[in-house]
Amino acid sequence: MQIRFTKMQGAGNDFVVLDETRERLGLTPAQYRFLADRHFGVGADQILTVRPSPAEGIDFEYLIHNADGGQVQQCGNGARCFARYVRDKGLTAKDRIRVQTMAGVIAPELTADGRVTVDMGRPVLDPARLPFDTAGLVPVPQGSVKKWPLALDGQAPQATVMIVAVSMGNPHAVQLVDDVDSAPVARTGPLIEGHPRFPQRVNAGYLQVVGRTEVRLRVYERGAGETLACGTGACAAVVAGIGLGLLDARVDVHTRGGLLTIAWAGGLQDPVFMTGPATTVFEGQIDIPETP
Ligand SMILES: N[C@@H](CCC[C@H](N)C(=O)O)C(=O)O
Repeated sequence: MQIRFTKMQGAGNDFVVLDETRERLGLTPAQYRFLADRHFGVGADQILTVRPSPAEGIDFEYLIHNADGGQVQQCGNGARCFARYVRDKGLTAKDRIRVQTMAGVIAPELTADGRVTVDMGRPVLDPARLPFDTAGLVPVPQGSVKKWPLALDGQAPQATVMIVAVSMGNPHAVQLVDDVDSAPVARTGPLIEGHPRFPQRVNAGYLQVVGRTEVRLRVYERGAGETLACGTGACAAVVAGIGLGLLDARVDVHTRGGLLTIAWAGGLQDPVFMTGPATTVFEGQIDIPETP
């Protein structure tokens, strides 16, 4: 089967975007994996699929598949690229759209400076909702959040890490580190991602606080490995940092792929806003084997 695609990136988190507004492509998990493969396919951290409005008051439906072929609830950098895509393709004339995801409705808005701001909805700090199994764990309260000890299969000093569990629709385990450059992301990222206390796996964030309005962040993503940036990871990290009492309400997040700005008023009823770039890289068509 031959399909058309658009390659996009937001702060270096890269995507293959597919248009299913007219007809369904019916791709299998193996075919999503093929598209994401950097050697045999197009190459991407996630595949984003654009579908027509599923309900009144909603403009589009947005599907997200990780590079491993699994479908997931939310993708922040993808949401910005999604908004840029539907405008550039003439699928809408609106600057602000409402998009249905597996995790709820989000609202991206194209801004005059060429960036995109997304209302990512409310964060959730209840571990059960990630889900995160805390049975038998003793948390350490700090500010308005709890740090949870997570035992890893490794040697000291990294045998146990303290994490803040945050859902932005998708699950995040955020830990504070002194220096993101020397953080053991490649070693502990997979251990946290697949930790048995996270039955649906988890995205592992490594947060370095530079000042009250500036942080550095690396994220080992569920289903994709370390990416150059993770939008929901940036939201979760700032929610954790504000909850811990370390950050102000508007924070610049420096990732390896670029700058994201996150704003959160600090209440569990308050939505998190993310602002950042969204860029088209190239367009193409590719033959997808029936059984890659
Ligand atoms: N890159 C994303 C997150 C994509 C999904 C994530 N890997 C998960 O499995 O939850 C972002 O920008 O938020």
